[in-house]
Amino acid sequence: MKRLVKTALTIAGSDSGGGAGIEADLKTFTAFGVHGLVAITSVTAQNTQAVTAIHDIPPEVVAEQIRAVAEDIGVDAAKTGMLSNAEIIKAVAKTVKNYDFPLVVDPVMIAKSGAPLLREDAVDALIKYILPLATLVTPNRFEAEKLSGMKIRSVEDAKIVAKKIAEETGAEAVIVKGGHIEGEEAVDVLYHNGTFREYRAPKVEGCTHGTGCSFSAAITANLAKGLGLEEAIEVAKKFITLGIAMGHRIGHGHCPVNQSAWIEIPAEKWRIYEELTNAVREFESINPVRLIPEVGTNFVYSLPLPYARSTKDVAGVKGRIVKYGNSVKAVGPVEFGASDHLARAVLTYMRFYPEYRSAINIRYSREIIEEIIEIAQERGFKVSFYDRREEPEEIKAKEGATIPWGIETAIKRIKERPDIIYHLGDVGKEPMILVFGRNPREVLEKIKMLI
Ligand SMILES: Cc1ncc(COP(=O)(O)OP(=O)(O)O)c(N)n1
Ligand SMILES: Cc1nc(C(=O)O)sc1CCOP(=O)(O)O
Repeated sequence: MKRLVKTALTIAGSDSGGGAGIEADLKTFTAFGVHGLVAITSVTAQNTQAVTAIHDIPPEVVAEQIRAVAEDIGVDAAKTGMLSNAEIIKAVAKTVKNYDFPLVVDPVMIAKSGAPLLREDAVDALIKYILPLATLVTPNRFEAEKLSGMKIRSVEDAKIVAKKIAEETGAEAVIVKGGHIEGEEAVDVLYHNGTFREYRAPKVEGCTHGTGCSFSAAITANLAKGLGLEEAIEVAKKFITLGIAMGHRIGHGHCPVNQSAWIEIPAEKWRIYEELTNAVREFESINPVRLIPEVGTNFVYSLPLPYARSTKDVAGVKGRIVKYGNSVKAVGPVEFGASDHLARAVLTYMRFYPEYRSAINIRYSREIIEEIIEIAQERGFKVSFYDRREEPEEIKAKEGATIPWGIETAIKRIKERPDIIYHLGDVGKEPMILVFGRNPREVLEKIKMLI
C-alpha cells in the first residue's frame, strides 16, 4: 500500500535540554505534519547554559539506524546535524550514498553555549565525505568561515563564500545564514544553480538555542513534502522567525526556539473562534437588553501566552453587540483584532492571571452594580473598581494607556483576583462593568447569574 505520510530522517545528536539536536528536529518535523525518523550520532548532556558530557554512538550503530528505517519505512528527505567525529562522518556518508533522498547538511560545529560538537580533526572529513552529497548546506557565519577559510563581514562576503563552498565541495546548493552578520535584518544568502537569492527577515528578539537545527529540519520537512528547494527555504525562514519570537523562556542561558508556535497558533485561533462564536450566539439568545451599554458590548477571548502580544491576538465581535429594538444582536462576526478597549483590558488582566483570557463589558448603573455586589457576596465573587479621576497625567497623555492603568489599579486595590471590575466613567466616557473569566463559557455563567 502507498505510504500517505511523508517521512524525514535526522542524523544528529541528542540534546537533553530538548532545545537543539534531534529533539528540535523531531518537533519541527511534527510541526509540518511529517513523520520523523532518527539516527542518533551522539548523546549530549546539555541545557541552556552548557554541554557537560558527550557520548558518541559507535559508527556502525549510526549506519545501522539509517539502514533500518530507509529499508523498511522509506525516507523522503534527510538532514545531518551533529556528526561529532570523523568515523561517524565516514559511516554516514557511506550509508546515505545507497539511497537517493535529498540531504540537507547543517554543518554543526559549536553549540550556542560555546561547546565544540565536531572534533577539530573532523572538519576535513565533513568537507571531503559529506558536503559532496549535500542537496543543501546550511552554515552560519562562523561555520561558513571555517569551511571556506574566508572572513564574512557583509552580505556580499556571504555570497562569495556560499559560491566558494558549493564550487569547492560539489554541494548542490549552499545557504549562508545571516543571523550573526551585522545589520537590522537577518539576510540568508542562497547560492543555487549558479545564481544567488536573498531571504530576509527582521532580527527578532527572542530565543535562539536550536535555531540552526530547527531551520535545517524545516527545510528537510518541506523537501520531504515535495516543495522545491527555494520554496522550502522560504517556508523555513518564516517558521524560524516565528519560533525565535515565540521562544519559551526556560533555563538560565540561551532559551530554546518554540517549534510548536507554527501549529499551535492557528489551532488555538480556530478553537477560540468556535468557542466565542457559540458564546455570542448564546448571549444573544439570553437577550439581556438591560445590560447593553450605549456604546455597545464586546465579548473577547485571547490567544494564550506567550502568543498574546497585541490586540490583534484577541478575538472579539466586529461592530460589537448592540440593542436592536427589543433584542440583542451581534453586528458582525467574531474576528481577531475586532476589539480595542476590551482587548487591552484582557491583555493587562492576563499579565496578572494568565489563564483568564475572556471578558465582556456590560452597562453600569447604580442598580446593576448593587445587584452585582450582592450576588458577589453570596457566590464569593470579588469586585474591584478604578476611578479615572485618579489617573496620573502621564498616563492620560499616552494613547491607549488608560485601560491598562485602570485594570492594573483595580487588581492591585484588592488582595484577591477580581471577577468584576467597574469604573464610573469621565467626561464623554460612559461608566462600565467588565466581567472576566477563563473562557467565554465561564464569563457567560457569571452573566446568567445577573439575569
Ligand atoms: C546535540 C546538538 N546538536 C546541535 C546543536 C547546535 O544547535 P544549533 O541549532 O546549531 O545551534 P545552537 O542553538 O546550539 O547555537 C546542539 N547545541 N546540540
Ligand atoms: C467603548 C468601551 N469602553 C470600555 C471601557 O471599559 O471603558 S468597554 C467599551 C466597549 C468595547 O470596546 P471594544 O469594542 O473596543 O472592545
